[in-house]
Amino acid sequence: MTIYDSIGGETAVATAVDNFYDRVLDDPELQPFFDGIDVQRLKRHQRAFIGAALGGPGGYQGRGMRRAHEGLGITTAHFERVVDHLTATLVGLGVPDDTVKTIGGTLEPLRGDIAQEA
Ligand code: HEM
Repeated sequence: MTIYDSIGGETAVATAVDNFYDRVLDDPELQPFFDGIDVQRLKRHQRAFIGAALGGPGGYQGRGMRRAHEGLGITTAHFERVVDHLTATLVGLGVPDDTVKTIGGTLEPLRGDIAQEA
């Protein structure tokens, strides 16, 4: 069984992405990055990306992580905050700790593509 199936498939991923953006947009350190961004569109991409990363069907057709984030001025501290919000979201939804750790491990290698060192 994939992680995607074990956490509850499409419905669980959609709920997680909604909760995750609520947290990110409530965080004063992160909110400015999303000024003027179409959050509905971003959620759609994020559902596809997270779904594919967890072994779900469909695949992700968006830009690569480096292309999508370059020039935004994201530091490793911002990256950590975003991953922390995602972790808190998954824990809050009752995803088991070892699964949360596995998901965190899947995202960690993206750090170098998403964050630019200050
Ligand atoms: C695990 C970390 C992250 C993942 C998996 C992720 C994933 C994504 C995805 C899939 C997109 C859509 C790409 C597209 O439209 O083709 C996106 C866009 C975006 N992300 Fe991230 N992201 C992460 C971290 C961050 C961080 C740390 C920030 C800022 C603090 C951020 C800010 C943004 C913004 C502003 C966009 C929209 C860019 C635009 O439409 O021009 N992301 N991200």
